[in-house]
Amino acid sequence: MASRGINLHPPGYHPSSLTNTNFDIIVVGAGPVANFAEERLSKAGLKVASVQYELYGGDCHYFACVPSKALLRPLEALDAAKAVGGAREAIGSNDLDVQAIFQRRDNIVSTWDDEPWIATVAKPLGVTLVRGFGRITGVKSVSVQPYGENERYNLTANVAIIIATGSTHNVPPIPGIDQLEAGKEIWINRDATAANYVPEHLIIFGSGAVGTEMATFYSRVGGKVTLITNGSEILPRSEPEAAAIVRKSLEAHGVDIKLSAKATKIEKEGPNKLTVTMANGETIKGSVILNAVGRKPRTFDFGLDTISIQGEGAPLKVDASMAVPVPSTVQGQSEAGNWLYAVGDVNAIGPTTHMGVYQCRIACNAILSNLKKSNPSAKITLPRGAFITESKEAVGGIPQVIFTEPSISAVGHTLATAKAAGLKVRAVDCNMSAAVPGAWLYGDGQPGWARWVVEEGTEKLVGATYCCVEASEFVNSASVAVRMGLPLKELVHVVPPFPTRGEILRYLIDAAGY
Ligand SMILES: Cc1cc2nc3c(=O)[nH]c(=O)nc-3n(C[C@H](O)[C@H](O)[C@H](O)COP(=O)(O)OP(=O)(O)OC[C@H]3O[C@@H](n4cnc5c(N)ncnc54)[C@H](O)[C@@H]3O)c2cc1C
Ligand SMILES: NC(=O)c1ccc[n+]([C@@H]2O[C@H](COP(=O)([O-])OP(=O)(O)OC[C@H]3O[C@@H](n4cnc5c(N)ncnc54)[C@H](O)[C@@H]3O)[C@@H](O)[C@H]2O)c1
Repeated sequence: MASRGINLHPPGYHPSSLTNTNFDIIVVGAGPVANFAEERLSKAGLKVASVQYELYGGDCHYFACVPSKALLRPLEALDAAKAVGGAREAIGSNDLDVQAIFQRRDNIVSTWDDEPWIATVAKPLGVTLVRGFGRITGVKSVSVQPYGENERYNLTANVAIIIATGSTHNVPPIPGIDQLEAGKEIWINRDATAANYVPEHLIIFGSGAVGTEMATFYSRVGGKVTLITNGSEILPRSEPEAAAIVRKSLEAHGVDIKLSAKATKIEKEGPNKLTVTMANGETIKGSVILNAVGRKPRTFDFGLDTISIQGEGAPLKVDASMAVPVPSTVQGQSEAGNWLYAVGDVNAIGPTTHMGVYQCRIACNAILSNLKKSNPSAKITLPRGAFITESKEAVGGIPQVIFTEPSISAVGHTLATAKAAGLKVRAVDCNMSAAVPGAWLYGDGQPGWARWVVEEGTEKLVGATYCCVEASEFVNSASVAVRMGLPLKELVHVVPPFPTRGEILRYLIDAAGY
């Protein structure tokens, strides 16, 4: 991150400054998921240490969810105003001010200074921040190695260790990729979300959430964008009809999308003069490549072998309480029971912030309940919901919003995943723009498509996808229905007010024949 002068390892919070190295809880990694644990467990009365290698707040806060949505929100706001006569005239022909967008994003991430976040989260909670790379060194013990130093400092936990080290980007094995200058010629999510300029021609590998969201932003602020994906459609985990709407919108904004494509070689003719050769012989000349082909958990060089856990670099396997089963051979009788937990991207179960936080709530409940059971006189305050110590598997896919234009929100099964899971289902589709008065009052020419996946026989809702402007606002009610296994005969009695876009529910009920 040198190109923007971002210091990932600011000074302070050095382990040598600790007067006591024994804590009740040690959380390794301090992203949004860990921050939740810090709050819940310290409020319950436990002494918590937070071991963080880079900026306190994690990738989500500085290089992923937060800055990417900060970049995308102005596009949505401008489009919303332009879709409404009266507001449209106030804007005239004015377009996005990209420098102002970058400035707003910089403010939102406190220009990558983590002191404000430390002052908001860690300090008021009394959490001890320890800056450095954490490794497991044995049962209930962690070493911390400050950045750029060799010495390791040992910390011990009385109750539990929570691993929340997140994930990092994959690198596709394309010849020539290692010759590119990191941060200037080859970007990862950190560069794309922290950039303060628009590349002349951005070539994106991968059309998942990162690739499509960044294609949306950079194409709208004056960049030429090519999106290369090995899939037959973009956004392979979404309903293909919704993905196709987003693809057409990207194409309408000038993005050149190569489906079922494979880059076989990258050559450099000079600084930021890159040529990508495709398997079909086509060549694409660009200035920057964004690598967005998925992520892997950060379990490398993590000391898991010290507790006989195999699979360095792989997702950590957890049980329903988010506990990592530690072989009984490594823990003495006195240490029997769960003490190691893994939450968030590091277990790869649902690599999004909200799923990580959900998992963390369960893990904290399990830690607190087990502690109270094993030591009834422990001076802790159990939250009311501490008895909820087991997570429930997502029905089909996890709830997620892809912040493209239009955006896609979804929960549960797609038609394809439901069929692959052996469910007998039918799709109920609705064209929102044509049907729902709330949609045409909201703005002119609003795209909108929705699908419910309904199980035949039980008539339960097992999946829902919405593709429209601000689709994010629709998914939560569908999440409740899918989670609770609500049948359509009950959903008939859920009445969305007129004239809201939320009335899509009523029109889907109609389309389902109810
Ligand atoms: C561009 C982009 C946009 C995204 N947008 C969204 C979105 O809109 N909504 C959403 O829900 N999800 C989004 N995600 C996914 C989301 O960022 C992750 O699911 C989330 O960050 C996971 O949180 P976490 O706390 O598990 O890990 P992280 O946020 O990755 O934090 C983990 C921290 O642990 C630290 N660490 C790692 N190893 C060690 C170690 N050994 N010792 C000490 N510290 C260590 C790292 O420095 C890191 O800061 C996005 C991802 C990307 C890449
Ligand atoms: N709004 C959100 O919730 C949000 C936003 C961004 C990222 N995320 C999360 O971050 C994670 C990473 O996202 P991502 O988009 O990097 O990964 P992803 O796994 O979602 O998508 C990767 C894409 O790369 C393609 N691909 C793989 N190898 C390729 C190759 N060699 N050449 C071309 N294409 C290739 C795949 O077909 C797929 O389209 C995901 O878990 C995602 O859910 C979430």
